[in-house]
Amino acid sequence: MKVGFLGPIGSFTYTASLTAFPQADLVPVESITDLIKAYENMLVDYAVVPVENSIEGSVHQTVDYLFHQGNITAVAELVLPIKQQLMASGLDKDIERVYSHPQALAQSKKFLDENYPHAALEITESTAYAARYVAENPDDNIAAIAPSLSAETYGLDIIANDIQEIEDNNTRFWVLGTKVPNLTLTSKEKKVSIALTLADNQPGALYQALKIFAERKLDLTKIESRPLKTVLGEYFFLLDFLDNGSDLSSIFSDIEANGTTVKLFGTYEVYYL
Ligand SMILES: O=C(O)C(=O)C[C@]1(C(=O)O)C=C[C@@H](O)C=C1
Repeated sequence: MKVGFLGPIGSFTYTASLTAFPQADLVPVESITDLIKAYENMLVDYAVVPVENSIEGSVHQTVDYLFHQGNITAVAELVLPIKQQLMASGLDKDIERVYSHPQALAQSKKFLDENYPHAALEITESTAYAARYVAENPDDNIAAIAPSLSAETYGLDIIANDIQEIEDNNTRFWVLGTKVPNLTLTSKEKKVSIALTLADNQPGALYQALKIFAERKLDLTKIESRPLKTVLGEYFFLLDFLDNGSDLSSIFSDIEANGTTVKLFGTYEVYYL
């Protein structure tokens, strides 16, 4: 079985994938978009993609792609604790540039502002990619923000530990697939994720949709708006709720009765790693 992850080895997505699929053939892919495309093109059986971080919010590349392209379903959710480390080739570097994934740079912004206010921030497709790049250029005054596994993998020294803004930092990953995977992990809860697109300019449309969740006593765990990318001021809404066994098609037809469109991302067990 092939499981695609945001590579290279040492990224947070790698750890999430390895923990959930210890026996699988793990396939590194260079960007989140290419990873989802690899899944769509059936180059892998599952793809593990980051969807949301507790400090920085949704991973836009993932949620926007899943909303705008095709019908790709999440069949499991993995929640991984995230600890960011600052690393370089040697401990005595005068750091001029810091490389990482935008989510990791944002999670560590407070530390960087306080300790490296003049360092330029450089974006990479993943934290592990940043670590590998820093290791490949040992003479440059550069550092990476990445997991400790990346420091081990690429032979870098950790300059500062746990630099994320808030100690309790977690990222949700979705396992994209067609079949529910048989994981040897214990699930804590079951959730449903959907996107709503409201009828144009209809006063109370969002209220009408949300009312259905209140009436049916469905526990919403997330609501967020994202631009539809059509014109300024048009949005879709991402909603997650706990699956309490209610019939989803009857919930969705109630919502759609008011002209709102429902897109189902998936119904999935949530595993805390
Ligand atoms: O760059 C990585 O290591 C990833 O796995 C990506 C990613 C993300 O996209 O949010 C995953 C977890 C962390 O929040 C930071 C980066």
